[in-house]
Amino acid sequence: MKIITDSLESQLKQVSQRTAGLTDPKIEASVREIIENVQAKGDQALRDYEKKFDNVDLTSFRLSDQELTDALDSIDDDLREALEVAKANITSFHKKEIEYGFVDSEKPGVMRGQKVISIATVGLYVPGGTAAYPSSVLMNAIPAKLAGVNRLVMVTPPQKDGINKAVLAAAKLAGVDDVFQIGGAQAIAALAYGTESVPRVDKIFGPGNVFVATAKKMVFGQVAIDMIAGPSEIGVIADDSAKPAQVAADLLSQAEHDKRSRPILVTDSINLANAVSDEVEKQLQTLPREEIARAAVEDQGFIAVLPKVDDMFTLMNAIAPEHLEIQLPNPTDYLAQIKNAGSVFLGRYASEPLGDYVAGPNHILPTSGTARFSSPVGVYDFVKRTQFIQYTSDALAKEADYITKLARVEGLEGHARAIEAREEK
Ligand SMILES: NC(=O)c1ccc[n+]([C@@H]2O[C@H](COP(=O)([O-])OP(=O)(O)OC[C@H]3O[C@@H](n4cnc5c(N)ncnc54)[C@H](O)[C@@H]3O)[C@@H](O)[C@H]2O)c1
Ligand SMILES: N[C@H](CO)Cc1c[nH]c[nH+]1
Ligand SMILES: [Zn+2]
Repeated sequence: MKIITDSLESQLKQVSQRTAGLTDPKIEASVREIIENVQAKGDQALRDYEKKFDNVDLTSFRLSDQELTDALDSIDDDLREALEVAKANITSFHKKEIEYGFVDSEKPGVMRGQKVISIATVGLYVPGGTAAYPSSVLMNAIPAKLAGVNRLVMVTPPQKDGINKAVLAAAKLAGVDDVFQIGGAQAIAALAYGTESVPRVDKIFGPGNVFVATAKKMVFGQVAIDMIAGPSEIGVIADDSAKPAQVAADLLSQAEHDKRSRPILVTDSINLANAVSDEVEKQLQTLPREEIARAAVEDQGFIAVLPKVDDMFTLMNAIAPEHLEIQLPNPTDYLAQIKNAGSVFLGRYASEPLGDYVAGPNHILPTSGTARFSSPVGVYDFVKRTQFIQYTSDALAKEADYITKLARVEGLEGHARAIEAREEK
């Protein structure tokens, strides 16, 4: 792994030069055409695209409830138990995120408040192929259900030998209402505009390839979207007290997701840097997804050596990694120094995959530096808020002059008159 010993200033400059671009005019043009065709021709366009891109002839898109039940019954007991444990922990964590709104009636004659309303219909994209993660189905569906979403519609590309059973089992366990076998940009268009078979949703969640991500960007406005998820990232801050084999294993756990994943170690110890670099090479040689992980390590990965602890945090905050492990003695002491990270893993035993599967906090997290301004997926993403106001005649009379004053300053006589129409004569 590349070891960088440059000054903090030079490393910060390198961070700010990295960009996470997602624009390819050719892909944009073909995605635009797919969206327009789905809008115009509905189910027929979905059938045509599924034949073209996935080589599957579909007569219907929706899986029956029996097919989901059969999938759940078909998985082995150990997998069922693991999914159940994950579900219980995700549920107990996300219950704490539920918002109830508030009523404020502190001022006489005035009632004001905020009401939290669940989004009615939500779409969930689950990628096809090897990136079909049952754990991600739980991470989206459980907060949606806790938020009170009425209808949760999952879409996933059809597969020649059937859709991944564990994904369908997770969907059933988490209470997904409908599963449609459609993928790519056409699935996103169907969710955004609706077709004869697929209901139009209010918000679309879930990762996917560049066609899916581009389509999500294009339908934003017609519907809401969760985020544009980039490749997985892990940042580790560690000193000499960390075990090189554990640090290397954690870096590789995210490197194996994608050739563009970013494994990063920041340390104050050149000894640890060298030992981790050696360990990464050793462990890569026996990793089944070696090719993917090696590309990520070699192209995106690096080890930064900075002598001061404060500088290590300054650099990591600038990187704003999706996952951040603190492998220093007394790791909780450093929570206050962390400004930008999707999810933080404190101490030796909080290895990143713990959070991917069973700890309970969400594993759908901001990537590509967006932890500077966004948060993990949570119950709050499946709700919206509205406000309410009620005044008595006396309470309005007390503030009427302020309203008419402000209205007339803004040149809005109609506003002022609406208030004056309430004056008791
Ligand atoms: N960030 C995360 O949490 C996370 C998690 C899982 C997966 N992912 C990402 O999801 C992606 C999965 O990609 P995938 O391709 O395996 O599955 P996918 O479901 O995203 O895309 C498959 C679909 O792409 C469409 N498609 C394929 N070629 C096309 C073409 N030439 N023109 C138009 N459409 C075309 C097809 O309709 C196909 O069904 C990966 O990039 C992976 O990194 C990210
Ligand atoms: N680490 C991924 C998010 O970056 C989530 C995941 C799913 N399965 C395993 N890992
Ligand atoms: Zn992972």
